[in-house]
Amino acid sequence: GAKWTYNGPEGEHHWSKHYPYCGGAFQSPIDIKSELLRFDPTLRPIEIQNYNLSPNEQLTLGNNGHSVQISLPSKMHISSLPHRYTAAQLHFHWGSSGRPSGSEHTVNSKQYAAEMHVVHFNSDKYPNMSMAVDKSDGLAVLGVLIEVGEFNPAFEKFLRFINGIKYRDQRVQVPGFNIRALLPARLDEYYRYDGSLTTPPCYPSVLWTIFRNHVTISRKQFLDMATGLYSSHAQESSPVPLNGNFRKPQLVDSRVVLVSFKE
Ligand SMILES: NS(=O)(=O)c1c(F)c(F)c(S(=O)(=O)CCO)c(N[C@H]2CCc3ccccc32)c1F
Ligand SMILES: [Zn+2]
Repeated sequence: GAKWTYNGPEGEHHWSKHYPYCGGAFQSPIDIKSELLRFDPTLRPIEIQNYNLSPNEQLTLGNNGHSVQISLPSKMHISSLPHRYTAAQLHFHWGSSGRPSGSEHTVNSKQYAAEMHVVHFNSDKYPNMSMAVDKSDGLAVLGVLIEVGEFNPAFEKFLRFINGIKYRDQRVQVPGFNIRALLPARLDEYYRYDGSLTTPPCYPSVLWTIFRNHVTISRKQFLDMATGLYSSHAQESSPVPLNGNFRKPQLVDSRVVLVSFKE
């Protein structure tokens, strides 16, 4: 599709010119405000399968110009939703060294340093991501809010390779590791709402699960991600830093945000 960016003439306020859904309803991210929340006792703890990958497995770590992503094997899936949602990839959104707040979802207007998304598609109904990506029950994304604080050894499993993907379309193979370790301890406390992809084409096809508890990475780990990457190709004369890759919060309209916890 047409190229898009997070700032400037192809920035988010212009996305809807080429991607009409971006100007539509049910958009993500949102500001998760206390007054929107409704406790739903039917929301079960998230159950994931095969997230603990062996180091003998190779994962592809790549810079796709919009984010750093890790491709995930299709044995990984969410088993606690009405359909099986099979993992496709995970990626991140972050701020910049000058502005260390770059999460997409905010909580009572608090923006976190970064956010991780683990993207899954409904493999009961669709054969792959491409067929699922524009269907209302197509995707389920697990969101993890990230703060700067304690060093996080799980993040180091891929961050130590990040200087191999400085430029757009660069990819490296990294040994598998326990993807569960990237998630917060409690998978039973989360926000749930119907939304969209947060990048073009912005299809309203995502069942969002944002965990209540954040994880931490060290300042150095944050800077590795926020200052080490470019959205331009290696051979381009003027490198374009890749940072601030987050969409602003969108209108909630009449949507309700469900929560799996009481207080
Ligand atoms: N925040 S988000 O979860 O909405 C989201 C992104 F923010 C994002 F950047 C990407 S991407 O693939 O890295 C680049 C643009 O598609 C995807 N990728 C998805 C969308 C389309 C697609 C197709 C195959 C595999 C992954 C994806 C994404 F789902
Ligand atoms: Zn994302």
